[in-house]
Amino acid sequence: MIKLAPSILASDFNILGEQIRQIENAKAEYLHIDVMDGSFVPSISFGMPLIASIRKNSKLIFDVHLMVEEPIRYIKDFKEAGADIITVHTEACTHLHRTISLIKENGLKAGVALNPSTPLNSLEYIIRDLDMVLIMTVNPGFGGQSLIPATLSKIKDMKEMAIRTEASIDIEVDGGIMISNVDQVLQAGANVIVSGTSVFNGDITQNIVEFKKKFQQYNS
Ligand SMILES: O=C(CO)[C@@H](O)[C@H](O)COP(=O)(O)O
Repeated sequence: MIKLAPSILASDFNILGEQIRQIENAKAEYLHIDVMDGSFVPSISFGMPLIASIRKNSKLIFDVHLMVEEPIRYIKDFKEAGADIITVHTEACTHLHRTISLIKENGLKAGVALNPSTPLNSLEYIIRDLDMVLIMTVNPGFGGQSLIPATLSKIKDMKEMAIRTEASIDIEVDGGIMISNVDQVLQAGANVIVSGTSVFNGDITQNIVEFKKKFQQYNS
């Protein structure tokens, strides 16, 4: 099943609670939460206190994307704040296997994200331990960028790798995804679609309806 993960990086923080309610009512599957540390990526976004606060009023699956150096230091904190899925960057982890093991020991689903230039073979020995791989379709750090076309063949290669290794994983894609290009990532093999700008700009409910219409043919 194809899942939509609206990224709150593009939300209006002044009315964040209300916008999350709209997302929940429109039946998006995940809430994508981008945590940025100002070191692994240039920007700083938000952290555990915000997640703990929105957790109180939402039953959505919290899909937390840590753009943070050595995220192993914070896994327990993000679990306590309310994360359901934690995705870490392979480029940010000295000990990726240990980091993934810690996420799983905390009872959470574990994902690994790859920057656009990072090859898939960095996953070869860990793929069977993962619930999700996040293929970044832009360089992480900012919303509102354009999808990098070369990442489409990477998604295809990722799908082939998952089949070859018999790994039962979700393939999430993130960055520059909108109604007009979502078919391309779905055809390439993605099944979890992150979108910020294209969900939050304009009518959130209607935007989610449009994404879901696109998903229908891939769900049947
Ligand atoms: O992780 C990131 C950016 O680093 C993304 O989650 C963006 O927030 C997606 O936003 P759009 O490209 O859809 O505006």
